Amino acid sequence: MDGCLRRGKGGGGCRVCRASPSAWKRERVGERKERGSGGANSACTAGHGEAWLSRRVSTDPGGSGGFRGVPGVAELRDGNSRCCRRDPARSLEQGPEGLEGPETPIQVVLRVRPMSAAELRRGEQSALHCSGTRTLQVSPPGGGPDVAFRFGAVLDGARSQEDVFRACGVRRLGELALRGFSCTVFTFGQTGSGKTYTLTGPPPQGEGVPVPPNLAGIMQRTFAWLLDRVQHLGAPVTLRASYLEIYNEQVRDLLSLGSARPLPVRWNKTRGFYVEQLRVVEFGSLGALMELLQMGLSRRRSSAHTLNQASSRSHALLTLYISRQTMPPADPGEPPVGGKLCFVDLAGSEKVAATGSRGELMLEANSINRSLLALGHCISLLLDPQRRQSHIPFRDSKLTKLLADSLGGRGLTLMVACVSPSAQCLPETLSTLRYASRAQRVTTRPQAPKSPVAKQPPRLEIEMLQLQEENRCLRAQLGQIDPKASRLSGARVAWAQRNLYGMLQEFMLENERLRKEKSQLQSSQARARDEQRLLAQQVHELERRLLCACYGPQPRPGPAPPCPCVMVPAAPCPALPPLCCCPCCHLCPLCRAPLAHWACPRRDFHLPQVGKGEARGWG
Ligand SMILES: Nc1ncnc2c1ncn2[C@@H]1O[C@H](COP(=O)(O)OP(=O)(O)OP(=O)(O)O)[C@@H](O)[C@H]1O
Repeated sequence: MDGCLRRGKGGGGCRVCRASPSAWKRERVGERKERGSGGANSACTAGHGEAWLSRRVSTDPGGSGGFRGVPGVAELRDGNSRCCRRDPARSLEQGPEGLEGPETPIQVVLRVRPMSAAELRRGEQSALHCSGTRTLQVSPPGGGPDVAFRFGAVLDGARSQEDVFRACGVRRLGELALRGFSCTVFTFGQTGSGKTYTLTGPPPQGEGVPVPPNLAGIMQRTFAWLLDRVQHLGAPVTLRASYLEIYNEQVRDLLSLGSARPLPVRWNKTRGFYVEQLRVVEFGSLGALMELLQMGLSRRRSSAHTLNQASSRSHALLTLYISRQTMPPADPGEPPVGGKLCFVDLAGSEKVAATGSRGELMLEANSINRSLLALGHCISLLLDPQRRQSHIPFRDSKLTKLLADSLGGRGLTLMVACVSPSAQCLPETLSTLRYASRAQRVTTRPQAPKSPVAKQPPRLEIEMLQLQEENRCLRAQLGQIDPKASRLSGARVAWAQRNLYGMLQEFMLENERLRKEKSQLQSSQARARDEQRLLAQQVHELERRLLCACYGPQPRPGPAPPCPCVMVPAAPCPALPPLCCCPCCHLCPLCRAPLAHWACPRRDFHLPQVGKGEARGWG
């Protein structure tokens, strides 16, 4: 149960989650029953933000509230806020189609690194005390009241990398990514506070020297878990990765084959913000993915300054794209489920005076601070329900553009805030803690991509199947005529398979074109047949007239010449024009045999007469 001090004035609901006072009351009664003690502060049950406490008051008696699993440090409970009425992970059990995108807060884990050797040498004191597993107490060095902050988990300097990995619940995020969700893990904090250490372990001790397994960070541990999980899924999964950095407000590809040049960030309706021409590499093994990580880490900009010998000078984003074919596929043409798992190592905020940065280092620091300010501004605005509906200035920096979906969109986000325990760093530490407190009140609406097939009305589905079948036949016919055309359409199909909507559109266009072509062919064929028929009639008529003119009725002296009516091939009766009614037209001009057997429309009627009459003497 969290202590929320964000009650609206005049006894209204919680300003963040709008829980009513009666809801608080009910919860507090439940809380008291559960804990067997008087609750601390008025609680809205949502865990909203820091609590300012007197030295005597602690809000977290047991320290086991939101965790389970590891003794002392347990895994982050999914959807531990009342803002999230439906746990997305639970909803996922029903399949991604059932999701409506419940409001889910950004999860925040706080990690306090141990005192560094330099801090200890300088005799600096710690100003931070972990109270239980979710509360951090800050004791200002000059006295004054303690300040307490509550987060999803608080991990002190004694916690191992494995403890951090478990407490962050990254495996859960991995599961969600496998089911099509877009998940982000990002580290945040002052320079030298341990962000890179938390994500990727300590810097390598030399070229090609791997990080010892016990010091491997969240990223390596997630990679190992994911590759193992994928092997046991029993469904085909395609894994790809991209790795970029934002250095001095320019996006650079850390996996580019040549030298990294600035890449543009674009926006479209379906993808939101994305980096154009970013190299996305397919990988099939843990080794291959680790190589990609090492490649990116070695190319990322870092420099030494007073507070950190290997300070990252850029924000780095490594994204894993997971395409999983559901088994069995609901539809033969069903596209794979596409989830994302993104790791963001933000550059640390720094006071130039404290780090002693000059020249290029100072320019870098200014750029880093500006983008972090833009990020903080967006987070603050996202907390305001009215502003949230209207305009959030994500376009203010490349960082906010690329984190837009993780912060205010359809993704699930985990923030690991890192701080130094030293009292010398207290102003920056307090700023990080407030920043993180605000962030955990930001909510997103996680949503897995829905299969386009399932969303279509059945009539359209049937139509699409019919079109597919028709198209297949037409393409086969066309392929027989023009092999070039069939190759072309093969390439088109490869493109279309990536997207069902695209495919449908493609099919319809091609179908329309083929149908037009077919009907054009049919009508020109019909025209040719008509012409042919007309010509045949004319020829026949001319022949008949010619015969009449040449061989008018004559007496038969001697043996008769071969009769033309025998030599002229008989045309099919219905094709001939009606005979004229003059008597010569009914008889062969030479032998006077009736012409009905080859020219009369009522041929059958006349045939018996032909057989019986003069026709006998033709030969
Ligand atoms: N939990 C830890 N245990 C031991 N050493 C740590 C821990 N966290 C950080 N360090 C050490 O502290 C130093 C600074 O850490 P790191 O480089 O990760 O800080 P950072 O926040 O990423 O800084 P920057 O923003 O400047 O890149 C490193 O030498 C690192 O090995």
